[in-house]
Amino acid sequence: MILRLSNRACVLSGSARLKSTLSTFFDEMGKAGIILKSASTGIFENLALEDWIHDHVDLQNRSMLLLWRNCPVVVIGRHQNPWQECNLPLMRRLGIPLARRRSGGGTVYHDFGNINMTFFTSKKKYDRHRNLKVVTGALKALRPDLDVAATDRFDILLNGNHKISGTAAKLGRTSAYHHCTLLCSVERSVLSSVLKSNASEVIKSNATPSVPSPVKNLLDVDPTLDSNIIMDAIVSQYNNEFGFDGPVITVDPTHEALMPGIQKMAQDLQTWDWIYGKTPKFSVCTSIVVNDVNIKLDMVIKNGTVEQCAMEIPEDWLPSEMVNEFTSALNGSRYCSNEAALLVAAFMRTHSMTDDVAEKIHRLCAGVVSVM
Ligand SMILES: Nc1ncnc2c1ncn2[C@@H]1O[C@H](COP(=O)(O)OC(=O)CCCC[C@@H]2CCSS2)[C@@H](O)[C@H]1O
Repeated sequence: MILRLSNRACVLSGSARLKSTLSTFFDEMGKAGIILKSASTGIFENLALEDWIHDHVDLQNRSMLLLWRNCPVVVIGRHQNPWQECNLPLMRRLGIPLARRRSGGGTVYHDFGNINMTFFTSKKKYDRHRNLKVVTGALKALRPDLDVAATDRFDILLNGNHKISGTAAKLGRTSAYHHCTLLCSVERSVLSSVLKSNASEVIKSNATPSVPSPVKNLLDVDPTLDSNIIMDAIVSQYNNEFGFDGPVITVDPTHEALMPGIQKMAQDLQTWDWIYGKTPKFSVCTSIVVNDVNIKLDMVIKNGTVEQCAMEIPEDWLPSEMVNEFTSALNGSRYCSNEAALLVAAFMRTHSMTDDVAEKIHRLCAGVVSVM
């Protein structure tokens, strides 16, 4: 199964004949500590790799570190509301996808200038302080003058005031993982603009809120660093801290034969029902001004779907019968701009109305869609 083994690195690849899955391969290796690097930059493949390892690898007698990077993406926590956390219309324009991870915590932006690390252990050995010590120790080993320290909430701060790393975790019955980011050279203007919600003021919910902080890239303070040097330093520090001596194994998370079931795991993470539908119930309460008329809009959204919708519209502006039909058409639909647009198009086709009324319905819809 090992295709290439050079010094301290090896690559697991699909073209080799497989005798075992990744978990039995690790059992045969017999190492207490294993370091993996993902060959993918796709968020859904990488989150699926985490899930697969968590569910299938024996972590009772072994610890693992997975290093990975992604193309631009916004990653929300398990119990968050994406409409409250990020600017979805802007992300659609920029072609930046949204992912929901299985761990809790807040929303972060990833691109190739951000390193992710996942520390897998048994639940007993789960120790976020020690893992973050690996990261700060690696940075200090590279540049002794860097002022980097972990906080009580498991962020890592640079110079005591700028966040360079955020943490989240998933604790299973017997195994656990702690994953964290490290800002090396991300596009900071993109990070701040996509993490600014266009709808947070009109949403009420009990979803986990993010804790925004000023952020900095490590390369802004030391341009001689780069992500590969930093990843190498983290590998050495992990081996030193835990007394391991494993090579770095590159693994391709699309490799179904090596990790049976992993493709389904990646597909599940990409469904609308997981990304948006898992949002805790919330309400939207806003006013839209159309032709100087103030329209009050109230919606309750459950499982990402409009459960209740009410509009207060003056009778002389739009007949209440039309308003009722329009709001009932929205009921039961996904809280999603594409679906709302399709729904309005169908509504227009199936209801006869004057041009004036059609224009008003269009504007009403634009107002509703602007908060989606
Ligand atoms: N990439 C990255 N790294 C560090 N901090 C970030 C990043 N992106 C945004 N932020 C800042 O953190 C807050 C949110 O902080 P908050 O503390 O609310 O959330 C987190 O830190 C979650 C970290 C999740 C790590 C996982 C590891 C693998 S998949 S994602 C945000 O508003 C920004 O100010």
